[in-house]
Amino acid sequence: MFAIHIDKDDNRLSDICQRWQLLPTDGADFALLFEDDALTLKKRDEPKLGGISVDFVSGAVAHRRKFGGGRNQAIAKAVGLKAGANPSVVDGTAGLGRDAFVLASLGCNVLLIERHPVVAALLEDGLRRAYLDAEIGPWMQQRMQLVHGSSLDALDNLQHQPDVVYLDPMYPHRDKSALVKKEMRVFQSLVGADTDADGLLQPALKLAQKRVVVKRPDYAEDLDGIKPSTRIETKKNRFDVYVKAAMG
Ligand SMILES: C[S@@+](CC[C@H](N)C(=O)[O-])C[C@H]1O[C@@H](n2cnc3c(N)ncnc32)[C@H](O)[C@@H]1O
Repeated sequence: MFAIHIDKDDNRLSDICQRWQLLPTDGADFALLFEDDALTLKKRDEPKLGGISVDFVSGAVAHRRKFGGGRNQAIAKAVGLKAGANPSVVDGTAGLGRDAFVLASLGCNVLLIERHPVVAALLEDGLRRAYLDAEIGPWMQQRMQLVHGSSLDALDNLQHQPDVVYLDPMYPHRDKSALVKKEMRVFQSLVGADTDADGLLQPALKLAQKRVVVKRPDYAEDLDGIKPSTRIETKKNRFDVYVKAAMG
């Protein structure tokens, strides 16, 4: 069980601990609290880093939805979005759901799989608020669903085969200080490096009907040492695309 500091008088937080099997612990490294109805994570020994919550309705991801370049974005090309083609996606490393949200806002149905209970709790809370929003709620309810579990097992046990499996495991960061945004530092210290990520490629390749897309920092080696069919480069990242079949 993951230890978390909460205000035990707040029933919403006690319920969240029960639901996600978190262990309420005074003085734990991380705290969960509600800020403006948003479940928020804080690193207690670094209060200046600010909190993390998932907000699809306003803020950075909402801005990107409106002004972020739509289907011309590298991630959209990598996944194979074309006029009239909205591939179904399993995001096997959901994190804070940002990439999944970009794809869903462009029309894809996305199943998000996240194994870390605190990240899953933040994500579910972000989805809860987004589902209630008058503008994005209706299509969010249809297109974004969360599953809690490890993709190392879940990819083998899914009932449906998506067109695309998308993977963005946490890569050990070279730069610990200035360049990593404050918010990302809290997230990284919670989740750590996903050192077992190589094991995701084969189940992903088995499950996807059309392709597997792996997001990597530009300096990272190929996932599981396997060379992709093609790469789409951005400023700091690249999308490695393993093609199984044409998008059609
Ligand atoms: C770099 S983050 C993903 C960020 C995400 N693409 C976004 O846009 O917000 C990686 C996430 O994958 C999760 N993860 C890593 N391995 C996993 C696995 N085998 N099953 C499920 N989740 C996993 C980690 O807990 C972490 O939250």
